[in-house]
Parts: sequence; structure tokens; C-alpha cells
Amino acid sequence: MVYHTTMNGIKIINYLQILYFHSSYSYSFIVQLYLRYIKRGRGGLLFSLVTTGSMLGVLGFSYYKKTNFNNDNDKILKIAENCGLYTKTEKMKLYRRNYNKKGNYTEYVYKIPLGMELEDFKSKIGKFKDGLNNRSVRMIKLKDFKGLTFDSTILKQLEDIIYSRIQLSKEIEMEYDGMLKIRVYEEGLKSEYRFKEEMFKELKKWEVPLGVSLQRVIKIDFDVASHVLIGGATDMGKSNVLNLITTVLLHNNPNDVEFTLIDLKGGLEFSKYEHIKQVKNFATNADQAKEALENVKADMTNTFEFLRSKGFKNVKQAKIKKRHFVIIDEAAELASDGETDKELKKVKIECENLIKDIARRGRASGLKLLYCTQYPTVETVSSQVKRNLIARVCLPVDTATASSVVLDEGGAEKLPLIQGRAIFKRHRKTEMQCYYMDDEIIDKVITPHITFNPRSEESSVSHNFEKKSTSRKYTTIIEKA
Ligand SMILES: Nc1ncnc2c1ncn2[C@@H]1O[C@H](COP(=O)(O)OP(=O)(O)OP(=O)(O)O)[C@@H](O)[C@H]1O
Repeated sequence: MVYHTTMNGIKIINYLQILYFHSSYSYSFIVQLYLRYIKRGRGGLLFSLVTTGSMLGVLGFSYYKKTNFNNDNDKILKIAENCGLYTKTEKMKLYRRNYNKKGNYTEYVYKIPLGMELEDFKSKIGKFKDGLNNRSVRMIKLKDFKGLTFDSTILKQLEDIIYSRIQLSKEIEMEYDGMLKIRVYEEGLKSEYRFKEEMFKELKKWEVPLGVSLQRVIKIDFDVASHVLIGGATDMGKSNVLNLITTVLLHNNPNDVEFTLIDLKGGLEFSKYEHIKQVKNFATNADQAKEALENVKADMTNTFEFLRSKGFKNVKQAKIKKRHFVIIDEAAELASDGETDKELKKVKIECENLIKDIARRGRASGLKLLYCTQYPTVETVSSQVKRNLIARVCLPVDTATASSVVLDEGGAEKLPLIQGRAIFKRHRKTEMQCYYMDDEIIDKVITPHITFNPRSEESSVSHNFEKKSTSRKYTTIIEKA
């Protein structure tokens, strides 16, 4: 220990002792007493020694409190009781506690009263969460001291750090496997996780990281998954998800990926991709969408013919590397229901039929459909299409009905209104914060692929093979493979 001769020096040493011993939690009444005492000028060597001893006691107590589970466990049991989650003869009982340092959570395993089920507890999840966060605490972190300026305001700065309060933001998850598991995370999801360039190389060929859940990175592997339904209210981050998927696929598979982009929001969202060579069809209205979908269907039919002739079941078995992604942003614009213009209605009905066909048969031919809408209703997402859209991403929506159109169950209407917050569902639901894809990364990835060859030429070549030539029977997909 270093002793300074001046009063200020001793004060600083005393402050630092407090801060050291209270690196995680502070017990305010002791700290306040301590500060008041040394402020009155009764500092000094003896005081330092005595208080160091008492601070060691506080440290022990602090450590005990930090690792002690009674706090949250007591609260959980109390909340369960207040919510009526007990029977006449039985209450919830703690069976085991696991502390997961890496995951930053503590898992409490309970035996629940007979006759109760997970849903009884899940329906009260908001109450559990509020109960666990019902006070603010003083929390001192060592990193707060990095910004200190050593001048005459040092004591004030230290005081500010010590007295700053934070609101607890614990998150909980519940699971049942014969026992009820309640995981309490010290911190919930952040409101932004940026996609970083170094993440590209950590991915498998067709893998795309969608976002971060409390426990892990949520990835979708298009080698396994095929079609995806993406829904969410306006401005909640659908286009960002589409940009994220498109950019990652393009970066990791520039020679094997192809896109049909149907952007019914006026072409603004996808315009940056319009001239890259991997984009085979680009549409911004229903008529163009119909033409683009017909091209895709023609390719699909050719691929099936090829597979059949060679005795393969699918492109994977045939070792065809090409995958074609049909991405429709604002698919509700193609819904014929409610369309009053007769001609347009006819076009939309054709589009709907083409989409159904692609969703139903596309998988084996290497087609992947990303169907995105801000109006998830039974009219805009037909049941025939939906049953083939296995993976679902639902950003915040207004109603439980909209959530159940996307996820087949409610939940997304209760998501916090944070841009990029979503529920991912494949086999089970997971809340996540989608990665945010910066425009700079998108530009860097797409720029080398921009071509000034008019795509219409290329696509019409591929599209017109069967019409123009009998010898070149298959599309470019097959030839390159
Ligand atoms: N994952 C995310 N993390 C943080 N912010 C996000 C995220 N996704 C989107 N945002 C923010 O939300 C804004 C709107 O996002 P985006 O354009 O993707 O929404 P949208 O649902 O497609 O909107 P619209 O339906 O109006 O086209 C973006 O400009 C961005 O600032």
C-alpha cells in the first residue's frame, strides 16, 4: 500500500480502496458512511488500516452476495406464489442451480406442482422479468475508471462513478424437460449487433448468420434449409435481413449463387444489386415479377428434366453447385385478393400460382424462396406457400394474428419495439437481435460483381434456350455444373 502525505492523497487512496473492493456491487450504506467519514478530514494511516480490514469483510460479503443465488431464487418463488402458480398442497421447489459464467446466466431448475405445465409459467414470463428487475442498483465496473482525468475534479469524478445507478436489465428464458428450467441472464439482448467483415470466413458455404440470441449466434444454413418467410411491421428491419442474407451469400459464393430479385417497394431496396452479374432477373412491378417468375419456373423445369434423365433426386445428389435465390420483398403486392383492376388481378393470380409452384417443387432443383412481407395475413401468405416456408423470421408485428400467420403462433406482437428484434423459428422459437449490415460492407461486396452487360440479354439467352435451340437443351445452371 502506498501512503501519501497530503490529505488529498490519502482520500484518493481511500477511494481507490473502496472502488477496488466494490468492483462489481456496492453496498451503498457502508460506502456512504465511509465517504462522509473521510470527507470530515479524519483520514490517515490508522483509519486506512482499520477501514481496509472492514473493506475486506465487505469484499467477502460482496462475493457471497454475488455468488449467492438466494436473491433471484427467492424472488422467483415469491413471484410464482403471487401469480398463483401453486396448488393447495404443493409449491414450486428449487432442485438445482447451475451458474454458467460463459453464457452469463444462472439456471434454476425447479420441480413444479403436479397439474401445472410450462405454459402456466410462460404466460407469466413478463411478471417474472419485471419482478427480477424491480430495483436499480449501484454497480461499479473497473472499466469506468479508464476515463478518469487526474485533475482537481478527481474526487467528484470518483463520487459520480460510485453513486451512479443502473437499472437492472435481467432477461429470462424458460424451458421444461420434466423439470422447469428458468435461466436468468444478467443482461438482455442489446439493441444492435453489427455484422463484421471477419465473420464471413467463419461461415460454412451456404451459411448466413441472422442474429444473436441470449445463448448463441442464430445461423441459417441454406444447404439444409430452403425457403424462408420473413414478416414484420414497417421499419422494423426486414430489408436489413434481406440485405444481410444477399450480401453474405454473394460474398461466400460469388460463382455459385444466382438471384431473382423482386422488389415491389418500387425497386429502391434492391436497386444496388440490380447490375451485379449474379442477378438473373430483376422486377419492380407485378408484370415484371410474372416474367421473372416464369423464367425461374422454366429453369426449374429444365433442371428437373436433367435430373430425371440422369436418375438424380436433387441437385445435391447431382453435385450441381449452383443455387438460385428468389427474393420477394413486399410479397403482399402480388396478392390478388382485393385487386380491383381486372388485368392486374389476372397477372397477380398467375404470380401467386408461380410462387406456389416454386415453393412446392423448387427445393430439389436448388431454388430457395425468401418471401418477405409487412402485411402477414392469410390472403398475402397462402397456406400452400406457407407450408413450404420452413424457416420463419418474424420482426415485431402489431397483432397476435399477424404473428401466427408468420410463426403459426403468437409471440412477435409482444416483442419489444426495437428495430431488428425478431423471433426465429425453425423447430422452435428463439428471440434474437438481427445483425445489422452496414452499407459500406454491402458496397464492398457487390462492387466487384457489377457488370455493364445488360442482364436482359443473359437471362433471355438462358430463358430462351428451349425456344430457340433444341441441341442446347439445358439452362446455364446445368451447363456450368
Ligand atoms: N438489425 C438491426 N439492428 C439495428 N437497427 C436496425 C436493424 N435493422 C434495421 N435497423 C434500423 O431500422 C431502419 C429500418 O430498417 P429496414 O429498412 O430494414 O426496415 P423495413 O422493415 O424493411 O422497413 P419498410 O417496411 O419501411 O421498408 C434502418 O434504417 C436501420 O436504422
